[in-house]
Amino acid sequence: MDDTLEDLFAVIEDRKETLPEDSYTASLFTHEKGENAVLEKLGEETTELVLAAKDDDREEIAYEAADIVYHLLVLLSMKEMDLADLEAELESRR
Ligand SMILES: N=c1c2ncn([C@@H]3O[C@H](COP(=O)(O)OP(=O)(O)OP(=O)(O)O)[C@@H](O)[C@H]3O)c2ncn1[C@@H]1O[C@H](COP(=O)(O)O)[C@@H](O)[C@H]1O
Repeated sequence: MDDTLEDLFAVIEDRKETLPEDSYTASLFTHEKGENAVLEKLGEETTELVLAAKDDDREEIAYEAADIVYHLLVLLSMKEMDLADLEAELESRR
């Protein structure tokens, strides 16, 4: 799981750097309202996760959780943060 998150974050950082035209991630970094789009997605997906949990729909829970994690990592990158910031906060709570 660690590797998966690190690999995904590395791809996001690469898209931010290279801005390929066909990349959804790159579009979030280049669009004027990209940050708003990410925040809206996080809100929507959280609601969808809550509904999936209420329905005990494990497949949908995993799907929405993955959407949330992806957009969360994009947000961290937009704020010039990375996984180490998240890990440091989690570690401080142990
Ligand atoms: N993990 C993701 C990922 N999760 C979601 N999305 C995109 O986020 C957008 C919004 O997701 P939603 O599920 O909310 O959209 P939706 O299909 O309309 O669903 P609903 O809102 O209707 O439920 C869609 O265009 C998805 O394709 C993602 N786009 C990219 N990635 C990762 O980022 C990598 C780079 O992708 P590109 O930047 O597109 O090259 C990919 O290889 C993936 O690993």
